[in-house]
Amino acid sequence: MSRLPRVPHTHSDGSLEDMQPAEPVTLVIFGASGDLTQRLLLPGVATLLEVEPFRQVDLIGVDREDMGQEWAELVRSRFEAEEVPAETTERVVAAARFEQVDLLEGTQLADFVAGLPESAVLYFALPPAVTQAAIERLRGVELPKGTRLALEKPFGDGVESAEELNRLLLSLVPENQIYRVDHFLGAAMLLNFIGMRFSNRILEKVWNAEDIEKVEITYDEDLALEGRAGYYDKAGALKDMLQSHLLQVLAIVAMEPPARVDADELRDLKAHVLNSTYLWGDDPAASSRRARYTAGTLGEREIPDYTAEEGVDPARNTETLAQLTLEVRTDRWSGVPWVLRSGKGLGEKAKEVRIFFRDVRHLPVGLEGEQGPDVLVVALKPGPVELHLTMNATDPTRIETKVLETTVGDPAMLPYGEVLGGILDGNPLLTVRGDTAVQSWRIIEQVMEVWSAGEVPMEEYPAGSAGPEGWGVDAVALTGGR
Ligand SMILES: O=C1O[C@H](COP(=O)(O)O)[C@@H](O)[C@H](O)[C@H]1O
Repeated sequence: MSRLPRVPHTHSDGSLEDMQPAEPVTLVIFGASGDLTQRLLLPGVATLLEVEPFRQVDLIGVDREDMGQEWAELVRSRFEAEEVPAETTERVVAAARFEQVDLLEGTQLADFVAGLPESAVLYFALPPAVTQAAIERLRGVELPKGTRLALEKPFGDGVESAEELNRLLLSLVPENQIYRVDHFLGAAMLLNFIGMRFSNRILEKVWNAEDIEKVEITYDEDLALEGRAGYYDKAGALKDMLQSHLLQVLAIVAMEPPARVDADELRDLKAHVLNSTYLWGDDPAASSRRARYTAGTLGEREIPDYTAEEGVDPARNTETLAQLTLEVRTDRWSGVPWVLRSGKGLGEKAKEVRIFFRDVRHLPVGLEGEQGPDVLVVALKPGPVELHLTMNATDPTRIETKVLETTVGDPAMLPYGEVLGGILDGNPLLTVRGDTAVQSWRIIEQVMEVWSAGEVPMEEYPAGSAGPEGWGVDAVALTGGR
């Protein structure tokens, strides 16, 4: 497997930083016993250190319950599962320590933070309400110099709360020490896509409304709730996937050409896209659809009706599948529908960006058969980026559809490892800036309102099926746009 390089910072004079081995960093994980830590964070750290063993990371696990030696054992087991060489594993395990702290009790958090070294990363792997309450307790606490804060989604639950959370965070540390984590920005996804698009004149010249008819960004999962009701039943597909990950993907696909690959440049360009993104026809009801899975079979597994899943409160009326049609109102994109869709419990995984090109203006007389659209498909998944380009060819005058396929890159790290690598280096490139988090809520907020008011029906689909009938861009009422 090839090694994914650390992404250098660009100095203000345009020069790139020297890529020296990283400084030792203390990474504090609040929520050490939690699902996120076990399933995603520690495996991410493990793959980061497997690829970049020169890093020195002191892992401090923090939890309300005493984990004692269990923390070091948990770290060891996750490193072993990722096949990190024993020497690196032993070094990290030897440096790992656990602290029992109740973040919301008295001055425990303040006392703990005061004893940390400079530039420690405080990673809040906690439910949003606990993260918010803990951060409020840091108000007025003198944080060691350079302390960095890493937060999981959801970042707030609407424009107002996201703005409020931004203000709170900025009262503690500057924006470049705040990392809003979105693992879809793992370098392989972000950088390979940007590399492909901007290093090929053949693509960049047709990347606009003149040549592109529609774009679909889909993340259909064959997983169901998988015991995550505590979080998911309050979020639902719209907030869990579209507000965060898929809008970030849209921002990357639609962005203007960057002059350089660095955090400020790319984050400015993503902000430009999201500031220009609106619901199709400014109609929250017509531009959105929602559905929920009923009992069905996923592979070998019998899946109950979503409302009968453990921990689900049917009164919340949570959707497990959401679709939005958006318009990016810029000179490049006006008039092109962007359909974002994500759901759980679906029979087939479809995790991709699908870009449909317009038909040629004139098909030479004498060619026979149906001309299909050229479609570029970029897979959205960890591992090498897969590209498929569907094109028309003829044999000799009969039109046939052909698919060109290739893969790009071979990242050795899990997306969480890539994002964490940036955070440990103090490079915010692969995280979300405060203003774009707010814009992402602005884009969906009216949809949340009409859904709460019951103006959009909750459709149903059996788990394991392809979803409700008639979804997709062709089913969207595309009269309008702006
Ligand atoms: O953040 C989340 O992402 C996952 C999908 O990402 P993957 O990399 O695990 O495929 C999604 O299942 C989960 O509900 C969501 O919270």
